[in-house]
Amino acid sequence: MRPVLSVEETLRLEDLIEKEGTSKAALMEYAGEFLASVAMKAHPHHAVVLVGFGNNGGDGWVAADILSQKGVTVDVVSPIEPNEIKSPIARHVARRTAGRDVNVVVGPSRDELVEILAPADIVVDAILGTGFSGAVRAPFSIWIPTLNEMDMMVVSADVPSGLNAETGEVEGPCVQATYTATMLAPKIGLYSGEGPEFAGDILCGELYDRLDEVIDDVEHAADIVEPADLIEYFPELPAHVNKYSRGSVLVVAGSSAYPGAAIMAAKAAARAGAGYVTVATPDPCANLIRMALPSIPVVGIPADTRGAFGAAAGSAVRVLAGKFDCVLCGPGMTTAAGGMQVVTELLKSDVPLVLDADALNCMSRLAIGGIDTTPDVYRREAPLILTPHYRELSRLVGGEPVEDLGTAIDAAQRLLWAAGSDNMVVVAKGPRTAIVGVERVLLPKSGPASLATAGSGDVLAGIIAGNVAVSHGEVDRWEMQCAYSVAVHSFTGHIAAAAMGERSVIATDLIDAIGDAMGVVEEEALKDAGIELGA
Ligand SMILES: NC(=O)C1=CN([C@@H]2O[C@H](COP(=O)(O)OP(=O)(O)OC[C@H]3O[C@@H](n4cnc5c(N)ncnc54)[C@H](OP(=O)(O)O)[C@@H]3O)[C@@H](O)[C@H]2O)[C@@H](O)CC1
Ligand SMILES: Nc1ncnc2c1ncn2[C@@H]1O[C@H](COP(=O)(O)OP(=O)(O)O)[C@@H](O)[C@H]1O
Ligand SMILES: [K+]
Repeated sequence: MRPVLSVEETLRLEDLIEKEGTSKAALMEYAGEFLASVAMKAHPHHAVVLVGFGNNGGDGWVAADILSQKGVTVDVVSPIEPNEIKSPIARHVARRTAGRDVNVVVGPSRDELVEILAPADIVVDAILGTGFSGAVRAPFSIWIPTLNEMDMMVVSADVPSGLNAETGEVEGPCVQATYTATMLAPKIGLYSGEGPEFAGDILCGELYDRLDEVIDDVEHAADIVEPADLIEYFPELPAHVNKYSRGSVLVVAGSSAYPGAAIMAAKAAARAGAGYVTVATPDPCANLIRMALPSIPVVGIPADTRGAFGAAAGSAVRVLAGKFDCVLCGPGMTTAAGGMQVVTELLKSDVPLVLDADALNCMSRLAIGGIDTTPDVYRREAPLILTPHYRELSRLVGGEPVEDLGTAIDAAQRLLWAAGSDNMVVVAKGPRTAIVGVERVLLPKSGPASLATAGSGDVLAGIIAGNVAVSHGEVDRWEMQCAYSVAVHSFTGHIAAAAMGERSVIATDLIDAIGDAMGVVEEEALKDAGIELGA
């Protein structure tokens, strides 16, 4: 697991490290060394280092000095003279570097900057870091577009300049980095909002040799799930299993309008490894689903006049639910009155429950006014996994905007805290999906944009339900099992894109790739853990 920090958490960590005897000035030296080492990977002959007014600039001044000592021709471009820099530690390293073998240019015009950049084979961007917010002001508002237009190899210090390290927002120009050399721990803004578009490859410099001992003394905005972390979470398939002991899933889904959602979710649960999957669906679409899924039993449930769950559906579904290891409810169900009753009844049951799609929309209707006014809606003894995309999540918290990873994590945490339940997990789905539990936020591997296709969420919900059923109710493992499921779903996106072309992927392609995707996740995990396949 690799921690990701907010700006405040980073500042707290710096203070802690200082208390342990390593000053911020020393950290700046290490940050500069790391930055130079990343730049050196490109074997440059000529580097331009763009520095700002603050400590991010300080990192750049140190890197410039080190690069020149390694024989690289270095130009440092600064908005002010080293003596005028306000931060004492940045001023110190700037004056030191300026007295050495680098060429310092202060306040160039746009044309002069173009001339300075043109002969360089790498640019170090140390203009703005965690102290930046808002829209970039002059002269950087001129420097940054000039740099981006020249399409050069760029290493950004800590974060690309112009990116808000906390939110991932970009309000004006922002450096398009090839690499981001981030210090101590990646900042959450690199993964949120527009962060992924600007950061390039993210490399982290630990800077402090006892980082492992102190990093858990500050909170983590999130933890990146690395391949080896998943090693204990592969669904097992011992020789003595039978179809029931492999895990059973009831998929409560579909309507005459949306039978496909039930088909995809059920098939995905079976492909993910559940031994016995059953669909409970409104009577009028039961036959169609039976024809599409010959290997899966389909139970017809009383319907309303529009082919959605009817008035008697709630009690019928609840009786059925007790027989399964996991119930997935929601895909294609609509939010008609019968569906609302189904959700209400399932919440009262003691079976692990995954709520997706329309079941979540039913939840937001049940908790009118948002979670704060009716937190009891979410309270239940048995575990609850919610899988909302941003719009569904926004509805669940009463309409507050959810637009990026940061706001999604905040909204998911509000749901958890208001519900006050320690057996709830929110899988906040988006371009970067976060798994938000009571004690931690996990960032599993993210998939390609080809996952943004109708029905893709139904497939993920099926994969999650399949894995929950196979795990037989070990609640403390569920967050990681959701992380495993999201990783599998991400790889289905890659595999399907390779087979069909990234623009042509449809949700049913993802289902066919689940088996191979589980194989890839396992292979990567073993490789990351240093375990040789076949050994
Ligand atoms: N974390 C760590 O352990 C370590 C951190 N270190 C490094 O320190 C960095 C943080 O340094 P920092 O706090 O000095 O802030 P930084 O990013 O240089 O920006 C401040 C400057 O930006 C300016 N500015 C602000 N908004 C602006 C705007 N809209 N448009 C234009 N300008 C704007 C602001 O101007 P002011 O508002 O004061 O006029 C001020 O001058 C961090 O990212 C990392 O690289 C390492 O050295 C050591 C280990
Ligand atoms: N741009 C993207 N990059 C990667 N994954 C994405 C992107 N957009 C959406 N996804 C993923 O695709 C899935 C879409 O789910 P959802 O919106 O519920 O689809 P549906 O309701 O049509 O089934 C989620 O798992 C989400 O994380
Ligand atoms: K920067």
